[in-house]
Amino acid sequence: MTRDLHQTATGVLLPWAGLDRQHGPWPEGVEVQVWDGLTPGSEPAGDVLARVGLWVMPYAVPDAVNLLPKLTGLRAVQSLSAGVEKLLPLMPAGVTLHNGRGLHDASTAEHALGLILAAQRDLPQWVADQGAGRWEPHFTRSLADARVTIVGYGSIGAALERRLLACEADVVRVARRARPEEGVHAVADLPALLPETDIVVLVLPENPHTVGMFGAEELAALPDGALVVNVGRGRTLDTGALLAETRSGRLRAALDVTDPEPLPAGHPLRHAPGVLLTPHVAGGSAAFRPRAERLIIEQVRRFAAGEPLHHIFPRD
Ligand SMILES: NC(=O)c1ccc[n+]([C@@H]2O[C@H](COP(=O)([O-])OP(=O)(O)OC[C@H]3O[C@@H](n4cnc5c(N)ncnc54)[C@H](O)[C@@H]3O)[C@@H](O)[C@H]2O)c1
Ligand SMILES: O=C(O)[C@H](O)COP(=O)(O)O
Repeated sequence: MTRDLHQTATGVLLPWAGLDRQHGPWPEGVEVQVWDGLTPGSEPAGDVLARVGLWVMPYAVPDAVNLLPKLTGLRAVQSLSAGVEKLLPLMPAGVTLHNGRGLHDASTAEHALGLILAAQRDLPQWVADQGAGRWEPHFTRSLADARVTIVGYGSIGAALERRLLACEADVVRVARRARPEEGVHAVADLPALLPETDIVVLVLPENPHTVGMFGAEELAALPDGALVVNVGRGRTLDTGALLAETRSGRLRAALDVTDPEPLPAGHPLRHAPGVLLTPHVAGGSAAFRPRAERLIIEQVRRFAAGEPLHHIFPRD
């Protein structure tokens, strides 16, 4: 049940100043305060914090959660991250959590496409050759006509699909539940789908059902030479099982997220053959800020009007 304070806490705490100058005045009756979460001692006074009903958390500032106990009138928290598995258990009773669904779609999909193209067209090899002064052309794999199975076909998966189709790939959609009218398969169909898959892209959230979901059995079902991409959460893919498959040279991988994260220096994944790594950067690009600002403006408007906020988490 959500807190019903009859709009007593009408304050809004935002991570950035100046949004009203760019996007027009705030709705009447809303008290807007700013806290970037970065400057020690810069938080508003206790009485001001107690009047905050909606908190838009600073992005990628993990310690910011320490403010929660001071927000005694809180009704809703807006995170600017899509993956909010660490925040969910910290929500006080009656406070709704809203995630940054959609904010990272273009950036993450673009990055996944970049990883796939790099792996299919041997870009790491060409860069190494350039450095070593080699000029040794060979034919590569392609994305065109490859079968790409997106596991966790949601907001980011759909954005990725649009990009893959432009590259003439053949896309297969997999989500938690089948939606036959939309051509979406259920996870239970994976055993039948994986042997026909050239590239599997994991875009799964981390939750009790998805941790370790893609393990030795799923990897073994992929054909020789298949590419495993992960841009969702590292713990959904079994690192040990993946290492066994890449060490043998049977599978390749391109990972933006890993388990553990960050990967310690000397971790075997760092130097595994056929593994391309990026340090959890898929969602972070110039595409993020303007989208986040538009979401904040809309959520504040809804909050002031007493309308439900977008992107409640979990969705069902
Ligand atoms: N690498 C990055 O920088 C980066 C950036 C943004 C998001 N992410 C991660 O990507 C995740 C997905 O984001 P989104 O906005 O597309 O989410 P979304 O909610 O729109 O889609 C998630 C999909 O996963 C599926 N799913 C959920 N539980 C499942 C289960 N048990 N089995 C099978 N499928 C299941 C859902 O059916 C849905 O299709 C986020 O939760 C976040 O962790 C990573
Ligand atoms: O989930 C996300 O939006 C991205 O992974 C970035 O969020 P994070 O900073 O929480 O990892």
